[in-house]
Amino acid sequence: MTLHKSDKLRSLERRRGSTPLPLAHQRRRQSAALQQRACPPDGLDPGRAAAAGARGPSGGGGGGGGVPARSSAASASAGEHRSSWSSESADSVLSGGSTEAAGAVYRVLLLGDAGVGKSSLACVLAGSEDAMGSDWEADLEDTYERTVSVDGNEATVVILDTWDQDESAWFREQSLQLGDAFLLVFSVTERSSLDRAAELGSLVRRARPHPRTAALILVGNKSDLARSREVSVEEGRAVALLLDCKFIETSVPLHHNAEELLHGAVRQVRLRRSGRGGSAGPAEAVPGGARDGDASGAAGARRPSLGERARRLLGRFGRLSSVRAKSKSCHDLSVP
Ligand SMILES: Nc1nc2c(ncn2[C@@H]2O[C@H](COP(=O)(O)OP(=O)(O)OP(=O)(O)O)[C@@H](O)[C@H]2O)c(=O)[nH]1
Repeated sequence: MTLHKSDKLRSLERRRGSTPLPLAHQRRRQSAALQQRACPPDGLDPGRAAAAGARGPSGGGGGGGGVPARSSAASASAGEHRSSWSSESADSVLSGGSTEAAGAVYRVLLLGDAGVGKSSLACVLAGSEDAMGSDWEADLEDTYERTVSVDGNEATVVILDTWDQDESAWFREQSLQLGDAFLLVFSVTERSSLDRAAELGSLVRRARPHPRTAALILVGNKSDLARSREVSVEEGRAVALLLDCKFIETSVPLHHNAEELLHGAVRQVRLRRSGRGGSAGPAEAVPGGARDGDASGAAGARRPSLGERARRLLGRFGRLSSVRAKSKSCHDLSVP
């Protein structure tokens, strides 16, 4: 059976390369692409349609992107669809040895509060030398593609800066199904943005309950602004610990850790596709339950945000070596 790929994926086939290539200027176009994938061709199982989309240009790799058919009624089963085809893909990856097919596609979605530097970071991750230069805003796009070599294997990374809190719930839900890796970006100069990143992390965990299907990396941006810093490295680590995810600090003007982040995201997705990463179950993934840290969560008494809990954790256990040792591994984006 011939699978109908979305316009966007067809576009990716034509436009592979190592320079940042704009794929979409308007969110509406993306929304249309998402819609198309949400309505697979007649007779095609939605999970398979998503898997087909996820295999992308090379037909290899899989395991990651693709959007299972989704409506409010379908959303309950979407997680099952996703984990079933994801593990299938992971098997096929394993059957080829420890490496994926050349050019496997990795969709990396940036999430975070307004103004934390998502667009600037996306631009740098896409390979721009001049993010924040005199004319950098004119070059900003919301989707980039870049081909990089990570540990000797080629990876096609699609960087999506499409998150918009004001978009419809449907669009946001689709976006959360789209990513293979999620960068939870906050600004180290704004404490509230850490809380927001933690909330978004919880949102991803709820949308993608099995940690094997989505890699999360907490990103403390603007690390160059030392004098305005409100969030310490330790606080970032503690939140990452609670979210069971990786943590890294970046600076756009200094290009600090940009390549490490991009390569780390690929490695984290590869670990999941090979069945070695994200081993924690859904309940483990967000300590205390998936609703923790979600401001829109349970009615009734307000639960402390993950940021607040991280600060308490630091206060109580900051000096304990086990916590320190665990939080140290948050920094290593090449291990599970
Ligand atoms: N000093 C410093 N400034 C940064 C850094 N990253 C981004 N900025 C600046 O922060 C401001 C906001 O950056 P954006 O990239 O527009 O942030 P955003 O998260 O995409 O914002 P929204 O589009 O509103 O969601 C801009 O003025 C950037 O120049 C950084 O690492 N260091």
